[in-house]
This record gives sequence, C-alpha cells and structure tokens, in this order.
Amino acid sequence: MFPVLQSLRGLLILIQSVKPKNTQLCTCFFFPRQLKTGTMGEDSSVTLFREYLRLRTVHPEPDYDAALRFLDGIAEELGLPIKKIEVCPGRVVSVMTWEGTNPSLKTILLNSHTDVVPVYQEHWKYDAFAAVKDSEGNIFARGTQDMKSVTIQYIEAVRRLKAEGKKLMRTIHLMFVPDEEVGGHKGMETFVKLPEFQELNIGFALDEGLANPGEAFTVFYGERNPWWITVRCPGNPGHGSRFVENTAAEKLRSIINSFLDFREKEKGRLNTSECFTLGDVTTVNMTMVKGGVAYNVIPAEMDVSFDLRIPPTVNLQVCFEEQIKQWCKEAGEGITYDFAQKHMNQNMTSTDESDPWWNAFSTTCKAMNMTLEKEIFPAATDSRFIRAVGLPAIGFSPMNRTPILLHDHNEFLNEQVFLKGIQVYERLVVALANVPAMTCDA
Ligand code: MET
Ligand SMILES: [Zn+2]
Ligand SMILES: [Zn+2]
Repeated sequence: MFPVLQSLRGLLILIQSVKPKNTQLCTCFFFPRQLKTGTMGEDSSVTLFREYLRLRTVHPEPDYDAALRFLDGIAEELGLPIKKIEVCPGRVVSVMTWEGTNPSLKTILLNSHTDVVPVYQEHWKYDAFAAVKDSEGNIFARGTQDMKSVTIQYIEAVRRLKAEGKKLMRTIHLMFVPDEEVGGHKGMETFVKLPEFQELNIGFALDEGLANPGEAFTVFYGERNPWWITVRCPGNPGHGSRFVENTAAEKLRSIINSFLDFREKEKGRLNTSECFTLGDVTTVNMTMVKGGVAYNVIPAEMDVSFDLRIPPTVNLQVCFEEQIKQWCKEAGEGITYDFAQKHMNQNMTSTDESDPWWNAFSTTCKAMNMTLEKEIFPAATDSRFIRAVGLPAIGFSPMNRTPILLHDHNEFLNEQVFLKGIQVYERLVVALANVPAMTCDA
C-alpha cells in the first residue's frame, strides 16, 4: 500500500474515533451541502436526511429548537423566506415559501410534522437517533418513515427545481408543524384557525401517508376519526374478603366486554371481506386501565381507556356515540366517560379524475409508471384538520417496496427509495403548481 494513502486512512480513522459516534463529518466542515456528494460518496440529500434524523425531536420532550434552527439554515441555503408562528408557548409552526409567478392564485401546501414518537431502544439494532446506514443502504432511525423523509424530500425537490431555474405559477408553502404525534392540539389543530393560516391562501395540500411493501404506492383521500375515550366505573368499596354488591370491577368487566366484543366483530368484517382495508372498519384497542390501592380493598373506581378509529362513513353522533352510551347503561349505575380525542369531521378529498388537483397528482404518478392504491388512512394525521377547514388534502409518502414500520422498532427507509421519492415530488410540485386557474382561485 502507498504510505500516503495509508496515513490518510489512518487520519480518517482517527477523526472517526474522536468524533461522536455516527455524526457527519462532511456536511459540518468539509464540504458545503450544495455539493452532489455528501459523506463518503453519499448523495447530499441522504446526508441531510440523516442529519435531520439525528435531531431528537422525540416525545415527551421534543427538541423543537434544534428543528427550528435546522430549518432556518435550510431556508437560508435555499434563499426562501421562512415565517414562524408560535401557536402555543414553545410550539412554533414554520412556513417556508417559494412564491409563484402568479401569487394571487391558490397555493400548494407541502406539510410535514417535525416530532417523532418515542422508542424502546433495547429493541433496536442501532441507536434510534444515529441514522446508521447498513450495507444495503437501509437507514435506521425513528422518523425515517414518519415523517422526516418526506420533510427532506419536499426540501430537496424544491432545491433541485430552483437550481434548474424553474419558475412555477402557484406559490408553494413548505410547512413544518410540531406535536402531530400527541394529537395536534398545540400544532395544526390550533394553527388552521389562525389568520396566519388563512393568509397562506391554500388550495391543495399534501401530507403524510404510509409505506407500501409492494410495487404500488398508497395514497389517502380521507382518514378514520380518532376517538380516545376513558370510561370511569364507580362502585361500592369494602373489604376484599366479602361479596360486595355493585363493584367497580363488575362494571369494568361489562364495559371491557362490550368494547372488545365489538372489536372482534370488526376484525371479522375486515378478515372476511376482500375489498376492505384497515381504513374501512372500526378498530378498538384497550390501551390503559387504572384503579385500586391495595389487594384487600375493593376500589371505589376503576377506569379503562380505549383507542378507537372510526371510518368516515360511520354515522358518528347518532349511531356510534349512542352505542357507547348504551354499553355504559348496561354496565351499571354511575358510569361516565370523557374524550381526550373526539374528531368529528368526516370530509374526504375528491379522487375523481375530473378534479383538477387529483387529476394533476394522478396523471403525474401515471407518467412515472407508478401504480396508486387509494385508501382511507387507518390512523390520524394533521390532514384531518386541513380537510376539516374545507381544503382538499392527499396523504402520500413516496415509499414503495418498504415494510410499514412507523412507530415500530427498527424503523428504516432505503436510501434508493428515499432518493426516488425526491424525483416524484419534483414532478408533483411542478404539476400541482401549474394547475390552471379555476373557479376556486377567484
Ligand atoms: C389521534 S392523534 C394522532 C397521533 C398519531 N398520528 C396517531 O394516529 O396515533
Ligand atoms: Zn406522522
Ligand atoms: Zn406517527
């Protein structure tokens, strides 16, 4: 071996060993990000993605300041203005804007949330915030699928279009929102009601979707409604050695049975119908139980919580809540319930070929030989608040040939899939921004 090369390698190993594990060398001080190649021949978009994955915007205490600084840096690189709106104390929405040639037209929103859900680190192959890339190009980190990939893909698509000197007709807003993973109360739910949201003059929105393990890409035109409910069962207390009447536990059992019997029925409906996906049935999961103070004291109250996800086609107020009331009545006296989430809006976005937004979206995908599978989103995203104010929104994360691993251990995304997604957005952004003026623009 040439001694020079050998010592260069030695130097690199030395640098690698003194820097914190898995942090980036190149983007920090060796090469500016604009270069096509980042770390060790890696595409600079991938390097940026990995850098973003390392920010610990994880609940219960997300480092939102780190994300805000990161996004500020990007806005500066891209030469785009960035606006910050503090919707609640410590909860800031940032909006980066690329103005179109006709700024009076309705705009296109590219939305993404900056927070991620917690991890069980002991179940991960690698540090969940190290963004390790294995020999197959799979990048492991919390947020690779949900949804830091999409954030960086939007950014990189816009960066490339700008670099090509493209001018788009409609204005593009890239929006970065906190707290999606905890219900959006201090994020999108509040923001859509503010004048600053109105001022964005949005005509159509893209937000997150899900990976598809096959060749196709899944797109979501509606969502199930999340209902998070706690049922409180009061009862007579007493000594643990007696047959006390009317106990909390007996009521609790009845409630649990009612909810879980319904769960079985819905599971059966999903499994027996070929044309149903998860978004077409109601899921019920018992997620928390509380009550009791000692082995030999019959408790005065026992509470149980459920996570329900209800398809937009179910009559929520009349049928569903009545059903819950009935179950409570059957279970005994004094049972009450309250909601931590009770989304009622059931707006869906048109996927009719005559709809100009959908037409632009779907024909662009077709032109790229992509197959689309249209579904109802089984969980919940910030799209529900966008649709609730009457705007069309499509949930889409360009990840095919990828197992669905959001919120799971060892969440990953392959770098080739990630890179392909940037090209997809490049085409989609152009198509959507150039949808001709229509009646809603007036
Ligand atoms: C119901 S709040 C949404 C939080 C998360 N996105 C979920 O679907 O669970
Ligand atoms: Zn998400
Ligand atoms: Zn999520």
